[in-house]
Parts: sequence; structure tokens; C-alpha cells
Amino acid sequence: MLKLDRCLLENGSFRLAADLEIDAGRRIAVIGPSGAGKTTLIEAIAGFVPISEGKLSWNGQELTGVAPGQRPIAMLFQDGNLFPHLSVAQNVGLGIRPNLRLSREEQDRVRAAIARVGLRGMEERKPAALSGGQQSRVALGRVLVQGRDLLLLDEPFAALGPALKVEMLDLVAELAEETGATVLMVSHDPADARRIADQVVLVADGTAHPPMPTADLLDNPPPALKAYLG
Ligand SMILES: Nc1ncnc2c1ncn2[C@@H]1O[C@H](COP(=O)(O)OP(=O)(O)OP(=O)(O)O)[C@@H](O)[C@H]1O
Repeated sequence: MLKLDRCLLENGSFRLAADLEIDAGRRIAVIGPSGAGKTTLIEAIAGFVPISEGKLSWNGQELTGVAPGQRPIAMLFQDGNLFPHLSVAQNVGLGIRPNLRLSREEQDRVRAAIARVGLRGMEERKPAALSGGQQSRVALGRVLVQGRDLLLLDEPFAALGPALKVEMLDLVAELAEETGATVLMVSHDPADARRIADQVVLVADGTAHPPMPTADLLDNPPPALKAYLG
């Protein structure tokens, strides 16, 4: 379980309160108005935004003071963070070791991850020789190879067309199912939440609210969400 126990997150002068629990293995959409603090929440869990009060823990292990790289977390960003001069295999391999000195077993893991995200045969290509959807798959391969318990996604597929986005969301859901990873995904599109999230964390009015069932929240949105959804 991911627990934010009476936390206060501080992003410069912006403050967000969070007192909530997320069960292991859930897929959670993080939604709310622009500027409400969705990225702040994700980055505080990842360790990039300070938690000035309260405790963050994962399965009973306190993470509050733990360095980002030591947390059981993998992150996927909108631009995928691919290095243009590195091949697909190297970009995925970075998820295991930044110096890319991989053992035979680690190279096998990289190949398996590339195959699992549907890019078998493209190991030696550079990102520029891939479509936008294929580039997203490389980024997802890098996350997969890390084998972390928690997967944090911040509007990962916003730049993709609708059909490709759905394909990627489904792939994320499948991988989470296979690995048992817990997923938190920031999205501006309620359809994304309906597609892959069983619960939604609403971030609004200075608070990250406890998770609620996706359909309940989206079918009967509270005023702050209603105004945002239009
Ligand atoms: N480094 C910073 N210093 C000061 N304020 C910041 C900093 N980063 C973000 N903020 C402010 O914190 C608030 C929350 O920002 P955040 O990016 O978390 O919102 P968001 O819900 O993800 O927004 P969006 O949907 O527009 O991406 C905003 O008012 C933003 O201006």
C-alpha cells in the first residue's frame, strides 16, 4: 500500500495537502484542474518535491527521506526522455544501468522488454527512425525493465493521436497486470481514466483527495471537477 499520512507537499510557494492510501496493484488516474497540483503529487511521491509534513510510505517502508533513485518507483514522462544518439536497446538498457555496462543476463532482460512492448527487430534503430507510438513503446520498455513496484506516469501519451493513445493505455494496463505494478497516471482526459483506472485521485482546492471509484466520480463529479470537465 502507498500511504500519504497527513502529508504537506511544498512546490515553491505552492502547497498541497494529501492524506490518502492506495492499495498495491491498483491503477489510479490523477485528475483535476490545471495548476491544481497533479504533477506536484506525482513528483513528491517520486522524491523530487519535498514533503514538509507527514509521512510517505510504501508497504510499511518509509520513503519520506529516501533519495529518488532508491525508491521503488519508475517514471514515464510525456516526451519519453529518449536519447537521440542511442539505439532502442541502449535507451531501454539505461533503465538498468546508466553506464550501459550490462551483463549477459541484463542484456537478455533488455531484449525481452523490447519484445514485450512490440519492438522486436528494432533494437539497433535510433529514436528518429521510429514513429511517435514506437518511441512511446521504447520509453515504456525502459520502465518495464526496471521492474519497480510503482509506476508514475505524467500525461505520458498526450502527444499521440487518439487511436495510438488507446493502444498505449491498454499496453500499460496489460503490463501492470502482468507485473503487479501499482500505477498512478496524471491525465487531462477523463476517457483515459475510464479506460484503465479503477480509481481516481481528484486533485483540487489544495488537496489530493482519497481515491474514489472512477465511474462514481466521473458520473457524479463534485463542483471543482464539474467546472473543469465542462
Ligand atoms: N517550482 C515551482 N515554484 C513555485 N510554484 C510552482 C513550482 N512548480 C509548480 N508550481 C505551482 O504549483 C501549482 C501546481 O502545479 P502542478 O504542475 O503540480 O499542477 P498540475 O495540476 O499538474 O497542472 P497542469 O494540469 O496544468 O499540468 C501551480 O500553481 C504552479 O504554478
